[in-house]
Amino acid sequence: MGLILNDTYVQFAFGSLIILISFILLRRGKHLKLKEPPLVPYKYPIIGHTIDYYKDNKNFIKSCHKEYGEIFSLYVFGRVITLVGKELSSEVFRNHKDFNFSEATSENFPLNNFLNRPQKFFNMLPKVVQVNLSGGIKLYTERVQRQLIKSIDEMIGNGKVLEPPLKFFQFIIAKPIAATLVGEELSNDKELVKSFANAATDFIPFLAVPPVLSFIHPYLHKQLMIIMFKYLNNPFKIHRELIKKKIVSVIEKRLCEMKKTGDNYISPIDILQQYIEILHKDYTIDIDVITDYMIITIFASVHTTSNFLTFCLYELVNNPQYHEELLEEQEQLYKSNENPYYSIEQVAKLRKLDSFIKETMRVNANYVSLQHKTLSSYFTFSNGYQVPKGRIVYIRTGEIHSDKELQGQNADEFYAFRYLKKSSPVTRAEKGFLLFGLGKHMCPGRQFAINEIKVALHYLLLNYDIKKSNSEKIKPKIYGSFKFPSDEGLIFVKKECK
Ligand code: HEM
Repeated sequence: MGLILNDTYVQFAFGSLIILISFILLRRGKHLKLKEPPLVPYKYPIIGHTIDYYKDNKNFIKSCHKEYGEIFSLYVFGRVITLVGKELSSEVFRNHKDFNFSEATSENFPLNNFLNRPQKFFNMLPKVVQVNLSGGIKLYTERVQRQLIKSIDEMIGNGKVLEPPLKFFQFIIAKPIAATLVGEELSNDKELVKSFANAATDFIPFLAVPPVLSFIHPYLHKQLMIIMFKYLNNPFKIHRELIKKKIVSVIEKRLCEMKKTGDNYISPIDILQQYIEILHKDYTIDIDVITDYMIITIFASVHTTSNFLTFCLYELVNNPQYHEELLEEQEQLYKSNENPYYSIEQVAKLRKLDSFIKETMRVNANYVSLQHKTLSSYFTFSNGYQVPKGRIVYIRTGEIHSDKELQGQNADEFYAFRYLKKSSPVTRAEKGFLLFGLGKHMCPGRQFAINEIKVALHYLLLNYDIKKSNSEKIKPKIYGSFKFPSDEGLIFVKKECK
């Protein structure tokens, strides 16, 4: 009886709490009278546009755009979201004090809460990546090639069917990233590289929980994720502990050397050393803080890079008409090289490969992405429409990436050398290519990522005939507005030794 009573009380208290929170949150933002973008009408209260948005995102968004124009709002999973296209997207990127990407991302993926850190914990990362990783790319070029060759050899060797390929490419990409982040010695530790490869994807079960509570209020779903993360058995915690255990002795040894040798200390070249130098006080450091910086750097780098390397290989087997020309470019570089590894300038000469990667990214971008949270009390777009504080504004990336005015008449086709004549490398900031965002917060790791993808494709093209098992085009997996590489196997046949 006591138990039933307790249960009833708990349910009552929880229910009241939900109503109270929803009431408070719904009331907020109702004080301002704004000229909001048109809210597309919907049939079912509470559910709003959720089903249409997830069932056939591409066509649903297309039809809304056709009917309501450049800016409109939808009601999805309990909240109003606003979507902009090619005319207004640059206003979102340009006004970085009014809109913020990481604040919006943390609503669906609260990594800061998972790690128990304030949101501003992440502020240091972009500069470290910009200055030390992309800025210092020359220092890492040789190391990345050495480790990539080793990991390709380990994972594919004399030939193999990779199924699903992404799992293999996560490992292939994780090893050179580990060599760059924590040094080459640690990148030989298979256990550590495994954690680098899997730390981000092991979050997927948490992200895949249907956000049913969001129908009451998105805040409740976020809290549920945080509670699940904290109290459920969670592989991510195992990766974090392992990474911490592996780097702690290296950090202690380096701090001891730094103290002993003072100005004569020769700093090892890796990102771990940068974090040590920024964070240590009198040669002591909070190991948990540096572990979490390492974790967020891994999160930003490994999955994104391996995902697009996988997309590139699917586009390669889907478009065999480009094989010969691409291979020719790789062979030319290979034959002209007198050193064991290429310089960054030599890699930059792979212009056909660069264009191929950019085209792959163009056609495989999510339909809707780059969510930005409105930070100011409201924002007025140049066409007069206004959005209130807290509103998440999304960019219709797919539409921009297939816009005929921006991409040319054959925008619906895969044309590998689209960017060759335009002299428009994949890392360049431009309105019609948003894979890395735009403006102040544009991805600072893009030079590093593209260099790694390019070098990986170069070695794969030189050493393997890459095929698919049937003649059908392999399509990406689509969930709502997101595109993921297919799971279909790719066949790697080792070429005769040169
Ligand atoms: C193909 C691989 C990658 C893709 C597609 C990608 C994409 C993106 C995108 C779309 C953003 C948001 C930009 C915006 O707010 O406008 C971003 C931000 C960021 N990326 Fe990347 N990224 C990749 C690789 C990397 C790598 C290798 C690193 C290195 C650690 C990295 C570090 C970061 C950081 C630190 C930010 C936050 C920038 C800021 O808030 O100022 N990314 N990335």
